[in-house]
Amino acid sequence: MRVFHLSAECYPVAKVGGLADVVGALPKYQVKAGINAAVAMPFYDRKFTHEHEFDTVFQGLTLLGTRRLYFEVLKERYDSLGFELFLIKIPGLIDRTEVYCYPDETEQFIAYQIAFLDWINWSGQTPDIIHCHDHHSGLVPFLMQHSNAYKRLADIPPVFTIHNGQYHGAFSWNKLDYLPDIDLTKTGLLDWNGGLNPLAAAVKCSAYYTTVSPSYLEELSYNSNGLEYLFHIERHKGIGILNGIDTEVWNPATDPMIASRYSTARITQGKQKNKAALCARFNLDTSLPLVAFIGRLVGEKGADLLPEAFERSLNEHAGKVNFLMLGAGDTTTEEQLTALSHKYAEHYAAFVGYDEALAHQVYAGADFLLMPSRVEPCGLNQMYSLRYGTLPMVRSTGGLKDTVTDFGDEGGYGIRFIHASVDDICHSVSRALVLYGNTAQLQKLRKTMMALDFSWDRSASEYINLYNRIISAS
Ligand SMILES: Nc1ncnc2c1ncn2[C@@H]1O[C@H](COP(=O)(O)OP(=O)(O)O[C@H]2O[C@H](CO)[C@@H](O)[C@H](O)[C@H]2O)[C@@H](O)[C@H]1O
Repeated sequence: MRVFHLSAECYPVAKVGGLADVVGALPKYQVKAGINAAVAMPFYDRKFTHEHEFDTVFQGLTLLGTRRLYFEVLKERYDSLGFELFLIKIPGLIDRTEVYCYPDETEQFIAYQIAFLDWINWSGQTPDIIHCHDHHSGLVPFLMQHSNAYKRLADIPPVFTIHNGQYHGAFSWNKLDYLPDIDLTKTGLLDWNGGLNPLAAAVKCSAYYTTVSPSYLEELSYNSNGLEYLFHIERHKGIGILNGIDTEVWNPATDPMIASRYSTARITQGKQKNKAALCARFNLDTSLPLVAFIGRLVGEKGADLLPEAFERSLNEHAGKVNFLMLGAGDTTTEEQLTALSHKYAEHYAAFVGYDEALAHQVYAGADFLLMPSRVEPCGLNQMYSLRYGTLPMVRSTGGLKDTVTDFGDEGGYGIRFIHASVDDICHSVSRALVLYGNTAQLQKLRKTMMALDFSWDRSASEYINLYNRIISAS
């Protein structure tokens, strides 16, 4: 079975967040399961592209409205990621360093999708499934079915996975002419709330859509940034498949990015050594419990709650707790979190920016990982933290609810709280500190956490079952 994954991100080629982790791992596990899975993503001018060799497998000319675009499809020569990787390069439009946030982002992602379809169409390929991830490839199902330019591809079933329903990629109808030769009687499929909405279009045009956890599937009907009614009426097409984690990349026993490697057998010494290295770097006292946060500093992650919650906890438990923050995003939150590090230098540190290796070191060295998310479609951080024996403190929502149980409940291993609020965060910090004082219980919980299995094997086969179901129905 030939499957193409379309995504704006893929680890380690280009990563902004969890989308990259999933698209870097799922195809690899699918290949291991006997599926001929490949990734086709935009080209970025990044370390990965400089350090790897590529062959040009296709060159074409296409149109974006009246603008003529030359494009190339590059294939990574040695399939070093464990699957075939194709990069769509459009000089002057898709060949830049950043993944998001350019003023012509709409043009970039539409051109990426058109160039991909042109390539598949003109090169005579007929994949069995085209698996689109988030709105950046959300127009592909519509274009395959309702553009005269891609009639040959009309029977290829699309699968659409929602990693984040808050972002839709919506744009104005005056850009409709970017879409090549479409059936104008079908434009209702593109519409939502007066705009052209790629996320909505993908949901409408796919036989099935998936969400990255079962709980998030339910939540979209009441929290999806304006698409609630759509998800309500299309609920019967939705399937929740919990993400896995790449247990080769995220393995404390082999992780080359951490100070000391460890398995369950030497968890106490292993974590202690990693904590010592981390605390030394940030001038924190190793003997105190270390609560960390890693993530994008946005409202979805509850990041705006952190400055007050950290400050209140630092005062409430003066000299008894350390906090470490790794993240970037909203500038006000960044400034507030940086200001705290001057005021509470002995017990709090912030690294504003993105640092993959440091993230690994924090999962390994912290005692607790805080995730006060308002919205969390799945969340990978809590699964990484469990794998590294670091107790997750999570708001009970979306995938966090599906993966973390409270240690106060029978067989539980994390800390859960109900509200994305400063009060609930501070209360769970207090609970964490009491638990930290009970060394035997913490040790037991760490062993339980590290023994949990969140690997991709199970989820990858759920996707394959879905592909088979779609193919046999089509
Ligand atoms: N400053 C920083 N430095 C280094 N590493 C950093 C970092 N900030 C974040 N990261 C890393 O980025 C990833 C974040 O993944 P998440 O799944 O938690 O969130 P994200 O919201 O990006 O993904 C969306 O898609 C994924 C995948 O489906 C869903 O799990 C999730 O709920 C959804 O919001 C982790 O690998 C984390 O370590």
